[in-house]
Amino acid sequence: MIAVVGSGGWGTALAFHCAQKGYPVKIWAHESEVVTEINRQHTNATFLPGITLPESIQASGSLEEVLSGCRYVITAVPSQWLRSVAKKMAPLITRNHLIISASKGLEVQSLKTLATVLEEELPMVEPGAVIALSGPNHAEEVARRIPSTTVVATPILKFAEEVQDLLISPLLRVYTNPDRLGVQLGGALKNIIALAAGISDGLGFGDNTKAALITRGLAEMARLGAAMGAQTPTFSGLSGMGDLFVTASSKHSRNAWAGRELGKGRSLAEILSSTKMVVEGVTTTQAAYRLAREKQVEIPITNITYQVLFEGVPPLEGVSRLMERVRTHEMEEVVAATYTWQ
Ligand SMILES: NC(=O)C1=CN([C@@H]2O[C@H](COP(=O)(O)OP(=O)(O)OC[C@H]3O[C@@H](n4cnc5c(N)ncnc54)[C@H](O)[C@@H]3O)[C@@H](O)[C@H]2O)C=CC1
Ligand SMILES: O=C(CO)COP(=O)(O)O
Repeated sequence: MIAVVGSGGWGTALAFHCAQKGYPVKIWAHESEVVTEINRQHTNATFLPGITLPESIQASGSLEEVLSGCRYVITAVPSQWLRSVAKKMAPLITRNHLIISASKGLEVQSLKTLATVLEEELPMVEPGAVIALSGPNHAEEVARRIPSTTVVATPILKFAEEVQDLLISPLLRVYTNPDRLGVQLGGALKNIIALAAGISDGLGFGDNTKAALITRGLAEMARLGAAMGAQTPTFSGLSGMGDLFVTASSKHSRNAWAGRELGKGRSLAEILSSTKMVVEGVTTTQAAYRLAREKQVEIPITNITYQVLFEGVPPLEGVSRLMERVRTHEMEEVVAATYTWQ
């Protein structure tokens, strides 16, 4: 039995995937109308339109009902609500549970990663039993059974392999990675760069601009990640570059969409109130902006995105500020290895 906590697009797609693998699946929904729709119509039109779900998926608004009798709990609740939901899960969780954290973001108040939030609220689980799941995975495509890859991350190999075995299928190739922090930061920080890429598209700029944002964006994601203790190579992997590429370039991305709308001149408040879906990059921008100041790391694209989102800087002015920054070298490592010898 697998429990999925959160029935937005991603929780629903993961429930679909697990049910296709033949597991009994229960899913918790925040909205009672979503519970009724999944149980009666086998659809979730608000958060995953166009998909018919296997009838074996049972939805409930009761965490007691959903969590009883399962070893695996997949959490897919938006980042800023995760702690409050985890607090309600706590009395129902034991040392035997494995928690698979599928959300992407940072808790803006504490600046903590979501696996840390879960560990704090669910201290009864074994060390390493909160496993991050992250990768280039639009829910719409996983639920359409389009071949995809993802990463499960925990330093405890036996848990990583157990969850890899649980989720792997001919349509979802699952890799393991011990760098849980790096995998989570890739999944969180790429949303900021996807917002910036969307802004660029909304302003009518082209492929050159987007390639620049993706490449320099990855550099600053890795820089902040390294300062926080993540492994730099993780950012070149599926949960880093892979997810950044898919989010910045996909028609499915809510972050890229929100960026495009900003670039076209709509206000952030207007954009966010026009959707029930979560645009995680907005709060992640706030968190990353503060983290980088604390760690004294340069993250220019994130800083400008912050200014556009929260300080009223017009998107076009934001692009000028990026282009007119003080000139610099592309790669400090290469510079250290070469220019110093001349
Ligand atoms: N949609 C996708 O393709 C993917 C999403 N993710 C991540 O999964 C997480 C969940 O996102 P989605 O499933 O896309 O959600 P969504 O954007 O489809 O739906 C929003 C979700 O927020 C829930 N919600 C609203 N108010 C709430 C509250 N007060 N307490 C608890 N939940 C509340 C709604 O019930 C709904 O499930 C996010 O962190 C997202 O970044 C990760 C991979 C893929
Ligand atoms: O994380 C995702 C794809 O891997 C989903 O991105 P969006 O939240 O921008 O839709």
